[in-house]
Amino acid sequence: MSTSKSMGTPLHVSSVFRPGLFDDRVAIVTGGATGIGKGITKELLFLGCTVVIASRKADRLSDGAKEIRDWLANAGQKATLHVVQCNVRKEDEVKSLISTTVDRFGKLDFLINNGGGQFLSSTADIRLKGWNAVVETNLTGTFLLCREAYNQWMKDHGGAIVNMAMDMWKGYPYMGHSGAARAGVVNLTKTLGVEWAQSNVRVNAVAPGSSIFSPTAAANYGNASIFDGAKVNIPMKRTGTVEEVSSAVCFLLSPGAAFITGETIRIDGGQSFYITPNFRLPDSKPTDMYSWQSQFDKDAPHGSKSKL
Ligand SMILES: CCCCCCCCC/C=C/C(=O)SCCNC(=O)CCNC(=O)[C@H](O)C(C)(C)COP(=O)(O)OP(=O)(O)OC[C@H]1O[C@@H](n2cnc3c(N)ncnc32)[C@H](O)[C@@H]1OP(=O)(O)O
Ligand SMILES: NC(=O)C1=CN([C@@H]2O[C@H](COP(=O)(O)OP(=O)(O)OC[C@H]3O[C@@H](n4cnc5c(N)ncnc54)[C@H](OP(=O)(O)O)[C@@H]3O)[C@@H](O)[C@H]2O)C=CC1
Repeated sequence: MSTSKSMGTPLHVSSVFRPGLFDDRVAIVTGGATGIGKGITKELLFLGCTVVIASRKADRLSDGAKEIRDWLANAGQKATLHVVQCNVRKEDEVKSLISTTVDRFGKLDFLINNGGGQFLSSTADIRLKGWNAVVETNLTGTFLLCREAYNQWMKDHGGAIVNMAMDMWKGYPYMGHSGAARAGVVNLTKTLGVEWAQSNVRVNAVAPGSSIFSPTAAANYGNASIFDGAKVNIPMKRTGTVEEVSSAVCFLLSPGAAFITGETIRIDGGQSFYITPNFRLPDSKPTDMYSWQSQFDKDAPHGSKSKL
């Protein structure tokens, strides 16, 4: 479906899902004012959902909310979009985000733990403060939000949660902190999928490749072309779009995924099945090879080489 403004550039508004799919539903999207989270927020709103976006920076939230409302108005729809400032690393702020949402909208059907990130660094150079900042943002924040959404609402009413992982399946050079945290998220997703199934709460995750461009994501690395650099490692030979992440999230939230829980969907053009993301080792001599002979020669006292 597409609509156009009476004046100016036509705006294409679309979803592969049916209009009204999420009517009367209420969702929280962390990091919902930028990048992937903004894409998810737009699609949820377009499908009739009420959405609360939450992150640290008030200016980002208000700018993002204005853009999203204008975008939806151009599609002829009114957005029920609410903004809450919340740092997912702060337990009291997370508790308050969930209670505010339930108080204001009377329920909480969906939680999308999208907010997060990291900085690039060799693991040897990461200071404890930086390690803790990344693990608290991506793993502990996800835990806190899941726990509060469950205890305050979903335990008694059901719901669906989607967490955010990354392409850390083979380890992630220069992202050791985030790779470890996201691997934790994937494991937590499986555990919660099992523990909360009896409450009719489904918990799944998406794992985008190192490839989803947005101006905010690129700015974090000071290099707008950093995502283009990933193409060589992607069998589909292109970067991904925020819409490609959003449609997977909407599917996981939808009744069509009613029998799916604990799962992580990769959205990476095959990258994770190919080679290690965005990282080439420098040329170096081959490492020492092990054989019984070489080991014996190495361990033997000088002058007593074996003749096996
Ligand atoms: C190979 C090619 C692959 C190419 C890879 C290409 C992309 C791969 C795919 C992934 C893409 C994405 O995730 S895109 C999403 C990008 N968006 C984001 O990352 C946004 C959110 N990120 C952040 O806010 C930050 O990165 C994060 C560290 C998590 C939180 O920052 P805060 O300032 O709030 O944290 P604080 O509590 O103040 O602590 C900050 C400490 O972290 C450390 N720190 C922070 N930035 C640092 C930096 N640039 N370099 C070193 N250290 C840093 C320092 O120790 C800081 O302490 P001091 O020393 O005291 O200052
Ligand atoms: N782009 C990509 O290729 C990939 C992205 N991802 C992950 O997807 C998610 C979205 O990233 P993307 O949209 O690309 O990048 P962005 O930088 O645009 O989004 C990150 C969002 O997270 C929010 N955020 C960061 N820290 C916190 C916090 N402590 N509390 C609350 N909100 C926070 C930010 O808002 P604010 O600054 O206002 O707090 C921002 O809206 C992130 O978790 C990212 O790591 C994973 C794999 C690949």
